[in-house]
Amino acid sequence: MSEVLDRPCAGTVSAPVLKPSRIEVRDVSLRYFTHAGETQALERISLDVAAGEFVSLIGQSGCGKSTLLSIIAGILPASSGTVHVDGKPVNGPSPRIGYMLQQDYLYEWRTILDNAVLGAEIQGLNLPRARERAAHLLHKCGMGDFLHHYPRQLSGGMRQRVALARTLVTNPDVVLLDEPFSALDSQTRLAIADEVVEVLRSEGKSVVLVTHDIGEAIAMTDRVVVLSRRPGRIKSQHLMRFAGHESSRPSPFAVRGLPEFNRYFSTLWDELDVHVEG
Ligand SMILES: Nc1ncnc2c1ncn2[C@@H]1O[C@H](COP(=O)(O)OP(=O)(O)OP(=O)(O)O)[C@@H](O)[C@H]1O
Repeated sequence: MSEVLDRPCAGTVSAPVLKPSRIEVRDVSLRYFTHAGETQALERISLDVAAGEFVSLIGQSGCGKSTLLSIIAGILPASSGTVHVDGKPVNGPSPRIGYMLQQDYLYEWRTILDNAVLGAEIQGLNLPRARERAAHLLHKCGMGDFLHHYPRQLSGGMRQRVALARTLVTNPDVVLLDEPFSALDSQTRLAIADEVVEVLRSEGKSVVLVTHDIGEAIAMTDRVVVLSRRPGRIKSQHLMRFAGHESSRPSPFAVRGLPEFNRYFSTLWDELDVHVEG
């Protein structure tokens, strides 16, 4: 297994630290073939994510963020290149990898607890133990009072909390989040970001978050990876470091009040090179 060299970048000045790598993406390219022709979505992406590290992927619409996440998830085979998790090749969906999307895909006829346990049920895990873990996760996600409610009785933010518990019920080492909050209003987004980060950090997960929201990337993750326009290549990577918070990371909400937040925001905005048509 290779290692992630946590080297200073984007103006940070810490000494390099070697951390074991959990996700290893090597030279991944992807071409879509449709009746309309060929689309080179990704070109030679290499990326490492350490155990317990939170990484975000940002880039302009259509640059291949979701494509890359689907390849890491084992849902979409790369045209070339490899993905390994904990040294084992990813050749298809795996219980080691949890995947959470913008839509919660809760079953309306199942209770919250029955929804949260679904992944474990599909994988044929020990059901009483899975129900215990699902209930524990739902409590952690602030949904302890709603175990026997139905999805229609919940707000959008509550539904996403249930979706998170369902993603974690099989105890994956890697959690992939594809714009999980984009359907929520901005206040709920801020509140849920704190809770989600706390749950995922306490569970020691390695996380890759796809988002369009630069602030969310800075606030929630340790490293922001910027993809170029299509075909997506890694344009730059930025470690999020906050003076006076070297030993433990402040909550996403607190990060937004720190002086570095605005600095990182303007660096990343420039990197994205967004042109608004006028
Ligand atoms: N199933 C598919 N068949 C053909 N082309 C596809 C398919 N899925 C995505 N693409 C194309 O591949 C490119 C990358 O798409 P992808 O959805 O990964 O980008 P993205 O960065 O996640 O976009 P967004 O930010 O808008 O969600 C786009 O040009 C898209 O049109």
